[in-house]
Amino acid sequence: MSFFWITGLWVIALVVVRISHWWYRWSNPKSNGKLPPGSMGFPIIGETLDYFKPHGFYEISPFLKKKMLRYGPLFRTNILGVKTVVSTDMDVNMEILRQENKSFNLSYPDGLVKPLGKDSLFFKTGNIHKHIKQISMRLLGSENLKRKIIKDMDRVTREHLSLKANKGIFEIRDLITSHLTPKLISNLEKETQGKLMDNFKAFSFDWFRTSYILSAGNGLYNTLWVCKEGMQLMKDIYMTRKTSREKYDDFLNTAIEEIEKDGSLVNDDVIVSLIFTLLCITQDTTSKATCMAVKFVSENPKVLAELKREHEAILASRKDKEGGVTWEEYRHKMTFTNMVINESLRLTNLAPMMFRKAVKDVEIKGYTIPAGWIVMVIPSVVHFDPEIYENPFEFNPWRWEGKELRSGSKTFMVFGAGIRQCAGSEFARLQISIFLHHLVTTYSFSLSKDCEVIRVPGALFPNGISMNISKVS
Ligand code: HEM
Repeated sequence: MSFFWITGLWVIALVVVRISHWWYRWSNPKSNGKLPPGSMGFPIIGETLDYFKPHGFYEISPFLKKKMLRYGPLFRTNILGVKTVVSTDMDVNMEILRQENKSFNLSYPDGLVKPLGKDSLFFKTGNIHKHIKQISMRLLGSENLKRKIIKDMDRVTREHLSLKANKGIFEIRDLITSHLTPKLISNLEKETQGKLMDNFKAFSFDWFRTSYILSAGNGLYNTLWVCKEGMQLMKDIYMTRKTSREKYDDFLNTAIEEIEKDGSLVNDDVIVSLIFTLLCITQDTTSKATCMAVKFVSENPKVLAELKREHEAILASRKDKEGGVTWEEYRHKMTFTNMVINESLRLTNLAPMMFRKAVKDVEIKGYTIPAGWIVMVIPSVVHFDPEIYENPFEFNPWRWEGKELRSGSKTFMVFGAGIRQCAGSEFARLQISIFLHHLVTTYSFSLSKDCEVIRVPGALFPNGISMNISKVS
Protein backbone atom coordinates (compact mmCIF):
# COMPACT_ATOMS: atom_id res chain seq x y z
CA MET A 1 0.00 0.00 0.00
CA SER A 2 1.39 3.36 -0.92
CA PHE A 3 2.33 5.98 1.68
CA PHE A 4 -0.53 8.13 0.38
CA TRP A 5 -3.15 5.45 1.14
CA ILE A 6 -1.73 4.67 4.58
CA THR A 7 -1.77 8.36 5.54
CA GLY A 8 -5.33 8.69 4.19
CA LEU A 9 -6.55 5.73 6.26
CA TRP A 10 -4.89 7.13 9.39
CA VAL A 11 -6.56 10.49 8.85
CA ILE A 12 -9.97 8.83 8.36
CA ALA A 13 -9.43 6.65 11.46
CA LEU A 14 -8.47 9.72 13.48
CA VAL A 15 -11.55 11.64 12.30
CA VAL A 16 -13.79 8.66 13.16
CA VAL A 17 -12.21 8.38 16.63
CA ARG A 18 -12.60 12.15 17.21
CA ILE A 19 -16.25 12.13 16.09
CA SER A 20 -17.03 9.02 18.20
CA HIS A 21 -15.38 10.65 21.20
CA TRP A 22 -17.29 13.88 20.60
CA TRP A 23 -20.54 11.92 20.19
CA TYR A 24 -19.77 9.92 23.37
CA ARG A 25 -19.04 13.14 25.30
CA TRP A 26 -22.30 14.66 23.93
CA SER A 27 -24.31 11.65 25.05
CA ASN A 28 -22.53 11.29 28.41
CA PRO A 29 -21.94 14.79 29.77
CA LYS A 30 -19.54 15.22 32.67
CA SER A 31 -20.95 15.68 36.13
CA ASN A 32 -19.65 15.70 39.71
CA GLY A 33 -22.48 13.39 40.73
CA LYS A 34 -25.19 11.15 39.30
CA LEU A 35 -27.01 12.82 36.40
CA PRO A 36 -30.75 12.21 35.98
CA PRO A 37 -31.34 9.43 33.42
CA GLY A 38 -32.09 10.39 29.83
CA SER A 39 -30.62 10.87 26.38
CA MET A 40 -29.11 13.91 24.73
CA GLY A 41 -30.32 13.33 21.16
CA PHE A 42 -28.31 14.35 18.12
CA PRO A 43 -25.30 16.60 18.47
CA ILE A 44 -26.16 20.34 18.28
CA ILE A 45 -29.94 20.05 17.89
CA GLY A 46 -30.41 17.55 20.71
CA GLU A 47 -34.09 16.61 21.04
CA THR A 48 -35.43 20.07 20.15
CA LEU A 49 -37.54 18.99 17.19
CA ASP A 50 -39.25 16.19 19.14
CA TYR A 51 -39.96 18.54 22.01
CA PHE A 52 -41.59 21.19 19.82
CA LYS A 53 -43.56 18.77 17.66
CA PRO A 54 -47.21 19.94 17.46
CA HIS A 55 -49.70 17.68 19.23
CA GLY A 56 -53.35 17.61 20.20
CA PHE A 57 -54.71 20.04 22.75
CA TYR A 58 -56.21 17.31 24.93
CA GLU A 59 -53.07 15.24 25.50
CA ILE A 60 -49.67 15.42 27.14
CA SER A 61 -46.88 15.85 24.60
CA PRO A 62 -45.95 12.41 23.17
CA PHE A 63 -42.27 13.37 23.69
CA LEU A 64 -42.81 13.92 27.42
CA LYS A 65 -45.00 10.83 27.74
CA LYS A 66 -42.33 8.64 26.15
CA LYS A 67 -39.53 10.12 28.27
CA MET A 68 -41.46 9.88 31.53
CA LEU A 69 -42.36 6.28 30.84
CA ARG A 70 -38.73 5.41 30.19
CA TYR A 71 -36.89 7.59 32.72
CA GLY A 72 -39.41 8.81 35.29
CA PRO A 73 -40.47 12.39 36.11
CA LEU A 74 -36.94 13.86 36.12
CA PHE A 75 -34.77 13.31 33.07
CA ARG A 76 -31.94 14.87 31.12
CA THR A 77 -32.01 15.93 27.49
CA ASN A 78 -30.72 18.64 25.19
CA ILE A 79 -33.16 21.24 23.95
CA LEU A 80 -32.21 24.28 21.84
CA GLY A 81 -28.56 23.15 22.02
CA VAL A 82 -28.50 23.43 25.82
CA LYS A 83 -27.95 20.69 28.40
CA THR A 84 -31.29 20.48 30.14
CA VAL A 85 -32.95 18.65 33.00
CA VAL A 86 -36.72 18.40 32.58
CA SER A 87 -38.83 18.24 35.71
CA THR A 88 -42.43 17.08 35.63
CA ASP A 89 -42.43 16.27 39.35
CA MET A 90 -44.53 18.67 41.44
CA ASP A 91 -42.19 18.64 44.46
CA VAL A 92 -39.09 19.21 42.34
CA ASN A 93 -40.90 21.96 40.39
CA MET A 94 -41.74 23.79 43.60
CA GLU A 95 -38.25 23.27 45.05
CA ILE A 96 -36.61 24.72 41.95
CA LEU A 97 -38.84 27.79 41.79
CA ARG A 98 -38.37 28.36 45.53
CA GLN A 99 -34.59 28.25 45.21
CA GLU A 100 -34.50 31.26 42.87
CA ASN A 101 -31.43 33.43 43.56
CA LYS A 102 -29.91 30.68 45.75
CA SER A 103 -29.32 27.67 43.51
CA PHE A 104 -31.17 28.72 40.36
CA ASN A 105 -31.65 31.86 38.31
CA LEU A 106 -34.30 32.64 35.73
CA SER A 107 -32.79 31.86 32.32
CA TYR A 108 -35.11 31.91 29.32
CA PRO A 109 -33.70 31.20 25.85
CA ASP A 110 -32.19 34.42 24.50
CA GLY A 111 -34.60 34.69 21.57
CA LEU A 112 -37.58 34.67 23.92
CA VAL A 113 -36.65 37.51 26.26
CA LYS A 114 -33.90 39.40 24.41
CA PRO A 115 -36.42 41.23 22.18
CA LEU A 116 -37.57 42.91 25.41
CA GLY A 117 -34.07 44.36 25.89
CA LYS A 118 -31.16 43.58 28.20
CA ASP A 119 -32.75 45.83 30.82
CA SER A 120 -35.87 43.70 31.00
CA LEU A 121 -36.73 42.36 34.46
CA PHE A 122 -36.19 38.87 33.01
CA PHE A 123 -32.43 39.55 33.12
CA LYS A 124 -32.43 41.05 36.59
CA THR A 125 -31.80 39.13 39.77
CA GLY A 126 -31.55 39.77 43.52
CA ASN A 127 -32.40 43.18 44.92
CA ILE A 128 -32.82 44.89 41.54
CA HIS A 129 -35.39 42.29 40.49
CA LYS A 130 -37.18 42.69 43.82
CA HIS A 131 -37.25 46.45 43.39
CA ILE A 132 -38.61 46.29 39.81
CA LYS A 133 -41.28 43.85 40.96
CA GLN A 134 -42.33 46.23 43.74
CA ILE A 135 -42.64 49.04 41.20
CA SER A 136 -44.73 46.79 38.92
CA MET A 137 -47.07 45.91 41.76
CA ARG A 138 -47.93 49.61 42.21
CA LEU A 139 -49.68 49.22 38.87
CA LEU A 140 -50.83 45.63 39.01
CA GLY A 141 -51.47 45.07 42.73
CA SER A 142 -55.01 44.78 44.14
CA GLU A 143 -55.00 48.30 45.59
CA ASN A 144 -54.38 49.98 42.23
CA LEU A 145 -56.72 47.62 40.38
CA LYS A 146 -59.48 48.55 42.80
CA ARG A 147 -58.80 52.30 42.90
CA LYS A 148 -57.72 53.10 39.37
CA ILE A 149 -58.14 50.27 36.90
CA ILE A 150 -61.42 48.40 37.38
CA LYS A 151 -63.67 51.29 36.32
CA ASP A 152 -62.00 51.93 32.95
CA MET A 153 -61.44 48.23 32.38
CA ASP A 154 -65.20 47.72 32.76
CA ARG A 155 -66.14 50.69 30.57
CA VAL A 156 -63.75 49.79 27.76
CA THR A 157 -64.82 46.13 27.89
CA ARG A 158 -68.48 47.11 27.55
CA GLU A 159 -67.77 49.50 24.69
CA HIS A 160 -65.59 46.97 22.93
CA LEU A 161 -68.15 44.19 23.17
CA SER A 162 -70.93 46.46 21.97
CA LEU A 163 -68.86 47.61 18.99
CA LYS A 164 -67.88 44.07 18.07
CA ALA A 165 -71.43 42.80 18.46
CA ASN A 166 -72.49 45.29 15.78
CA LYS A 167 -69.86 43.87 13.47
CA GLY A 168 -70.45 40.28 14.60
CA ILE A 169 -66.73 39.57 15.14
CA PHE A 170 -64.39 39.60 18.08
CA GLU A 171 -60.70 40.53 18.52
CA ILE A 172 -59.66 40.85 22.11
CA ARG A 173 -56.13 42.24 21.74
CA ASP A 174 -57.36 45.80 21.05
CA LEU A 175 -59.44 45.78 24.21
CA ILE A 176 -56.65 45.25 26.73
CA THR A 177 -54.11 47.64 25.27
CA SER A 178 -56.68 50.39 24.87
CA HIS A 179 -57.56 50.62 28.56
CA LEU A 180 -54.14 49.80 30.02
CA THR A 181 -51.98 52.10 27.87
CA PRO A 182 -53.49 55.34 29.29
CA LYS A 183 -52.97 54.02 32.85
CA LEU A 184 -49.29 53.70 32.11
CA ILE A 185 -48.89 56.89 30.07
CA SER A 186 -51.84 59.22 30.26
CA ASN A 187 -50.80 62.19 28.12
CA LEU A 188 -50.18 60.53 24.77
CA GLU A 189 -51.33 62.15 21.58
CA LYS A 190 -53.80 60.02 19.67
CA GLU A 191 -51.34 59.27 16.87
CA THR A 192 -48.48 58.26 19.22
CA GLN A 193 -50.84 56.14 21.30
CA GLY A 194 -52.07 54.42 18.14
CA LYS A 195 -48.50 53.68 17.01
CA LEU A 196 -47.51 52.32 20.41
CA MET A 197 -50.61 50.16 20.62
CA ASP A 198 -49.89 48.74 17.17
CA ASN A 199 -46.53 47.57 18.52
CA PHE A 200 -48.06 45.95 21.59
CA LYS A 201 -50.72 44.23 19.53
CA ALA A 202 -48.17 42.88 17.08
CA PHE A 203 -46.01 41.48 19.88
CA SER A 204 -46.37 37.74 20.45
CA PHE A 205 -44.42 34.81 21.85
CA ASP A 206 -46.15 32.61 19.26
CA TRP A 207 -43.07 32.35 17.06
CA PHE A 208 -41.51 30.30 19.88
CA ARG A 209 -44.49 27.98 19.76
CA THR A 210 -44.05 26.86 16.20
CA SER A 211 -41.76 24.04 15.22
CA TYR A 212 -41.60 25.16 11.59
CA ILE A 213 -38.24 26.84 11.17
CA LEU A 214 -39.52 29.23 8.50
CA SER A 215 -42.52 30.54 10.42
CA ALA A 216 -40.51 30.65 13.67
CA GLY A 217 -37.81 32.68 11.91
CA ASN A 218 -40.37 34.99 10.39
CA GLY A 219 -42.19 35.37 13.72
CA LEU A 220 -38.96 36.10 15.57
CA TYR A 221 -38.00 38.70 12.97
CA ASN A 222 -41.40 40.41 13.37
CA THR A 223 -41.16 40.32 17.17
CA LEU A 224 -37.65 41.78 17.11
CA TRP A 225 -38.77 44.52 14.75
CA VAL A 226 -41.89 45.33 16.79
CA CYS A 227 -39.84 45.47 20.00
CA LYS A 228 -37.10 47.63 18.48
CA GLU A 229 -39.58 50.14 17.11
CA GLY A 230 -41.81 50.09 20.20
CA MET A 231 -38.92 50.42 22.64
CA GLN A 232 -37.50 53.43 20.75
CA LEU A 233 -40.92 55.08 20.77
CA MET A 234 -41.26 54.37 24.50
CA LYS A 235 -37.80 55.84 25.11
CA ASP A 236 -38.73 59.07 23.29
CA ILE A 237 -42.00 59.37 25.23
CA TYR A 238 -40.18 58.70 28.48
CA MET A 239 -37.42 61.26 27.88
CA THR A 240 -39.92 63.93 26.79
CA ARG A 241 -41.90 63.43 29.98
CA LYS A 242 -38.83 63.32 32.20
CA THR A 243 -37.32 66.51 30.85
CA SER A 244 -40.66 68.38 30.86
CA ARG A 245 -41.05 67.62 34.61
CA GLU A 246 -44.83 67.73 34.12
CA LYS A 247 -46.83 65.66 36.60
CA TYR A 248 -49.56 63.22 35.59
CA ASP A 249 -51.58 60.66 37.49
CA ASP A 250 -50.11 57.58 35.78
CA PHE A 251 -47.60 54.77 36.18
CA LEU A 252 -44.91 56.63 34.24
CA ASN A 253 -45.04 59.37 36.86
CA THR A 254 -44.69 56.81 39.69
CA ALA A 255 -41.74 55.22 37.93
CA ILE A 256 -39.94 58.53 37.34
CA GLU A 257 -40.39 59.47 41.00
CA GLU A 258 -38.91 56.09 41.89
CA ILE A 259 -35.81 56.71 39.77
CA GLU A 260 -35.27 60.11 41.29
CA LYS A 261 -35.20 58.77 44.84
CA ASP A 262 -31.76 58.66 46.49
CA GLY A 263 -30.10 55.28 46.06
CA SER A 264 -32.65 54.04 43.51
CA LEU A 265 -31.64 50.69 42.06
CA VAL A 266 -33.27 51.32 38.69
CA ASN A 267 -32.39 53.61 35.78
CA ASP A 268 -34.16 55.07 32.73
CA ASP A 269 -33.55 52.03 30.53
CA VAL A 270 -35.00 49.65 33.12
CA ILE A 271 -38.19 51.71 33.37
CA VAL A 272 -38.59 52.02 29.59
CA SER A 273 -38.16 48.27 29.25
CA LEU A 274 -40.52 47.57 32.17
CA ILE A 275 -43.39 49.61 30.72
CA PHE A 276 -42.93 48.07 27.30
CA THR A 277 -42.68 44.56 28.76
CA LEU A 278 -45.79 44.92 30.92
CA LEU A 279 -47.92 46.05 28.00
CA CYS A 280 -46.63 43.37 25.64
CA ILE A 281 -47.07 40.56 28.17
CA THR A 282 -50.51 41.77 29.19
CA GLN A 283 -52.02 41.65 25.77
CA ASP A 284 -50.29 38.39 24.77
CA THR A 285 -51.32 36.48 27.90
CA THR A 286 -54.64 38.02 28.91
CA SER A 287 -56.12 37.99 25.43
CA LYS A 288 -55.30 34.29 25.01
CA ALA A 289 -56.54 33.42 28.50
CA THR A 290 -59.82 35.24 27.85
CA CYS A 291 -60.27 33.56 24.46
CA MET A 292 -59.71 30.15 26.00
CA ALA A 293 -62.19 30.82 28.82
CA VAL A 294 -64.76 31.87 26.20
CA LYS A 295 -64.02 28.76 24.15
CA PHE A 296 -64.57 26.40 27.12
CA VAL A 297 -67.71 28.20 28.27
CA SER A 298 -69.25 28.23 24.79
CA GLU A 299 -68.59 24.49 24.43
CA ASN A 300 -70.20 23.62 27.79
CA PRO A 301 -73.87 24.64 28.05
CA LYS A 302 -74.10 23.59 31.74
CA VAL A 303 -71.20 25.86 32.62
CA LEU A 304 -72.67 28.71 30.61
CA ALA A 305 -76.02 28.34 32.42
CA GLU A 306 -74.34 28.43 35.86
CA LEU A 307 -72.20 31.38 34.86
CA LYS A 308 -75.29 33.24 33.65
CA ARG A 309 -77.03 32.49 36.92
CA GLU A 310 -74.13 33.94 38.92
CA HIS A 311 -73.83 37.08 36.82
CA GLU A 312 -77.54 37.76 36.48
CA ALA A 313 -77.78 37.59 40.29
CA ILE A 314 -74.97 40.16 40.50
CA LEU A 315 -76.82 42.43 38.05
CA ALA A 316 -80.10 42.03 39.98
CA SER A 317 -78.51 43.06 43.27
CA ARG A 318 -76.49 45.98 41.82
CA LYS A 319 -77.71 49.31 43.09
CA ASP A 320 -76.23 51.47 40.34
CA LYS A 321 -77.67 49.75 37.26
CA GLU A 322 -75.61 51.93 34.91
CA GLY A 323 -72.38 51.36 36.85
CA GLY A 324 -70.11 48.50 35.93
CA VAL A 325 -68.65 45.59 37.87
CA THR A 326 -67.47 46.72 41.31
CA TRP A 327 -64.47 45.44 43.25
CA GLU A 328 -66.89 44.07 45.87
CA GLU A 329 -68.72 42.02 43.24
CA TYR A 330 -65.48 40.78 41.71
CA ARG A 331 -64.00 39.69 45.03
CA HIS A 332 -67.07 38.32 46.78
CA LYS A 333 -69.77 37.38 44.27
CA MET A 334 -67.89 35.58 41.51
CA THR A 335 -67.01 32.24 43.05
CA PHE A 336 -68.18 30.16 40.09
CA THR A 337 -66.48 32.57 37.67
CA ASN A 338 -63.18 31.99 39.47
CA MET A 339 -63.75 28.24 39.29
CA VAL A 340 -64.22 28.63 35.52
CA ILE A 341 -61.06 30.74 35.25
CA ASN A 342 -58.95 28.26 37.24
CA GLU A 343 -60.21 25.34 35.21
CA SER A 344 -59.60 27.18 31.97
CA LEU A 345 -56.05 28.17 32.99
CA ARG A 346 -55.32 24.62 34.18
CA LEU A 347 -56.33 23.15 30.82
CA THR A 348 -54.71 25.86 28.72
CA ASN A 349 -51.28 26.05 30.42
CA LEU A 350 -50.31 29.39 28.90
CA ALA A 351 -46.83 29.03 30.40
CA PRO A 352 -46.17 25.37 29.62
CA MET A 353 -42.56 25.54 30.80
CA MET A 354 -40.42 27.76 32.97
CA PHE A 355 -36.67 27.98 32.51
CA ARG A 356 -34.05 28.21 35.25
CA LYS A 357 -30.27 27.80 35.22
CA ALA A 358 -28.39 26.02 38.03
CA VAL A 359 -25.83 28.47 39.41
CA LYS A 360 -24.05 25.65 41.26
CA ASP A 361 -24.27 21.86 41.39
CA VAL A 362 -27.63 21.04 42.98
CA GLU A 363 -28.67 17.73 44.54
CA ILE A 364 -32.31 16.83 43.94
CA LYS A 365 -33.99 13.46 44.51
CA GLY A 366 -30.64 11.63 44.53
CA TYR A 367 -29.46 13.25 41.27
CA THR A 368 -27.05 16.08 40.55
CA ILE A 369 -28.05 18.99 38.35
CA PRO A 370 -24.67 20.38 37.29
CA ALA A 371 -23.90 24.11 37.44
CA GLY A 372 -24.74 25.82 34.15
CA TRP A 373 -27.45 23.33 33.13
CA ILE A 374 -30.95 24.54 32.35
CA VAL A 375 -33.86 23.16 34.30
CA MET A 376 -37.15 23.15 32.48
CA VAL A 377 -40.02 23.12 34.96
CA ILE A 378 -43.16 21.66 33.35
CA PRO A 379 -46.26 22.19 35.48
CA SER A 380 -48.69 21.06 32.77
CA VAL A 381 -47.95 17.39 33.44
CA VAL A 382 -49.06 17.90 37.04
CA HIS A 383 -52.16 19.77 35.81
CA PHE A 384 -53.04 16.68 33.74
CA ASP A 385 -52.28 14.09 36.40
CA PRO A 386 -55.42 11.93 36.87
CA GLU A 387 -54.41 11.25 40.49
CA ILE A 388 -54.74 14.97 41.21
CA TYR A 389 -57.44 15.99 38.69
CA GLU A 390 -59.94 13.24 37.91
CA ASN A 391 -60.59 13.02 34.14
CA PRO A 392 -57.94 15.71 33.67
CA PHE A 393 -58.89 16.65 30.09
CA GLU A 394 -62.52 17.30 30.98
CA PHE A 395 -63.49 20.97 31.48
CA ASN A 396 -65.11 20.73 34.88
CA PRO A 397 -65.14 23.95 36.95
CA TRP A 398 -67.01 22.13 39.76
CA ARG A 399 -63.81 20.25 40.64
CA TRP A 400 -62.71 23.55 42.27
CA GLU A 401 -65.72 23.66 44.60
CA GLY A 402 -64.68 24.44 48.19
CA LYS A 403 -61.01 24.83 47.20
CA GLU A 404 -58.76 27.85 47.55
CA LEU A 405 -59.25 29.64 44.24
CA ARG A 406 -56.74 32.45 44.11
CA SER A 407 -53.43 31.11 45.31
CA GLY A 408 -51.16 28.73 43.47
CA SER A 409 -49.71 25.52 44.84
CA LYS A 410 -47.46 22.71 43.68
CA THR A 411 -50.49 21.14 41.97
CA PHE A 412 -51.69 24.40 40.38
CA MET A 413 -48.84 26.48 39.05
CA VAL A 414 -50.39 28.41 36.17
CA PHE A 415 -48.89 31.68 37.43
CA GLY A 416 -45.56 30.18 38.52
CA ALA A 417 -44.32 30.19 42.11
CA GLY A 418 -41.72 31.73 44.38
CA ILE A 419 -40.33 35.21 43.89
CA ARG A 420 -40.87 35.13 40.13
CA GLN A 421 -44.59 34.44 40.51
CA CYS A 422 -46.66 36.32 37.96
CA ALA A 423 -47.02 40.04 38.65
CA GLY A 424 -50.19 40.31 36.57
CA SER A 425 -52.27 37.37 37.82
CA GLU A 426 -54.89 39.54 39.56
CA PHE A 427 -55.06 41.86 36.56
CA ALA A 428 -55.69 38.90 34.25
CA ARG A 429 -58.33 37.41 36.55
CA LEU A 430 -60.11 40.74 36.82
CA GLN A 431 -60.12 41.28 33.05
CA ILE A 432 -61.45 37.78 32.32
CA SER A 433 -64.14 38.12 35.02
CA ILE A 434 -65.35 41.47 33.68
CA PHE A 435 -65.34 40.19 30.13
CA LEU A 436 -67.35 37.10 31.05
CA HIS A 437 -69.77 39.21 33.11
CA HIS A 438 -70.77 41.39 30.16
CA LEU A 439 -70.57 38.58 27.64
CA VAL A 440 -72.94 36.17 29.39
CA THR A 441 -75.42 38.79 30.59
CA THR A 442 -75.77 40.75 27.35
CA TYR A 443 -74.74 38.65 24.35
CA SER A 444 -75.16 35.33 22.65
CA PHE A 445 -71.93 33.98 21.24
CA SER A 446 -70.24 31.01 19.64
CA LEU A 447 -66.75 30.28 18.46
CA SER A 448 -66.17 30.18 14.74
CA LYS A 449 -65.90 26.70 13.24
CA ASP A 450 -62.21 26.87 12.27
CA CYS A 451 -61.12 27.85 15.77
CA GLU A 452 -58.58 25.08 16.29
CA VAL A 453 -56.13 24.97 19.22
CA ILE A 454 -53.00 22.82 19.25
CA ARG A 455 -50.00 22.56 21.55
CA VAL A 456 -46.40 23.10 20.45
CA PRO A 457 -46.11 22.64 23.48
CA GLY A 458 -47.73 26.02 24.33
CA ALA A 459 -51.33 26.55 23.19
CA LEU A 460 -51.43 27.95 19.66
CA PHE A 461 -54.36 28.97 17.44
CA PRO A 462 -53.18 28.18 13.88
CA ASN A 463 -56.22 29.90 12.33
CA GLY A 464 -56.46 32.68 14.90
CA ILE A 465 -59.41 32.79 17.27
CA SER A 466 -62.63 34.48 16.38
CA MET A 467 -66.13 34.44 17.67
CA ASN A 468 -69.59 35.24 16.41
CA ILE A 469 -71.32 37.58 18.82
CA SER A 470 -74.68 39.33 18.86
CA LYS A 471 -76.68 41.29 21.42
CA VAL A 472 -79.54 39.44 23.10
CA SER A 473 -82.66 41.50 22.48
C1 HEM B 1 -53.53 34.51 32.31
C2 HEM B 1 -52.55 35.29 32.12
C3 HEM B 1 -51.15 35.06 32.62
C4 HEM B 1 -50.48 33.91 32.85
C5 HEM B 1 -50.98 32.48 32.69
C6 HEM B 1 -49.16 34.27 33.34
C7 HEM B 1 -48.19 33.37 33.73
C8 HEM B 1 -46.97 33.73 34.27
C9 HEM B 1 -46.00 32.81 34.78
C10 HEM B 1 -46.14 31.30 34.79
C11 HEM B 1 -44.96 33.53 35.24
C12 HEM B 1 -43.71 32.98 35.90
C13 HEM B 1 -42.60 32.79 34.91
C14 HEM B 1 -41.41 32.14 35.54
O1 HEM B 1 -41.36 31.94 36.75
O2 HEM B 1 -40.48 31.81 34.79
C15 HEM B 1 -45.25 34.92 35.01
C16 HEM B 1 -44.40 35.96 35.34
C17 HEM B 1 -44.69 37.26 35.07
N1 HEM B 1 -45.88 37.76 34.62
FE1 HEM B 1 -47.49 36.72 34.08
N2 HEM B 1 -49.06 35.63 33.36
C18 HEM B 1 -50.26 36.16 32.95
C19 HEM B 1 -50.60 37.48 32.86
C20 HEM B 1 -49.75 38.52 33.13
C21 HEM B 1 -50.11 39.91 33.00
C22 HEM B 1 -51.46 40.44 32.61
C23 HEM B 1 -48.99 40.60 33.34
C24 HEM B 1 -48.77 42.09 33.41
C25 HEM B 1 -49.02 43.03 33.05
C26 HEM B 1 -47.95 39.67 33.70
C27 HEM B 1 -46.70 40.03 34.10
C28 HEM B 1 -45.74 39.13 34.51
C29 HEM B 1 -44.41 39.53 34.92
C30 HEM B 1 -43.88 40.95 34.97
C31 HEM B 1 -43.75 38.36 35.27
C32 HEM B 1 -42.31 38.23 35.73
C33 HEM B 1 -42.26 38.30 37.22
C34 HEM B 1 -40.84 38.21 37.73
O3 HEM B 1 -39.90 38.04 36.98
O4 HEM B 1 -40.71 38.35 38.94
N3 HEM B 1 -48.46 38.41 33.54
N4 HEM B 1 -46.48 35.03 34.44
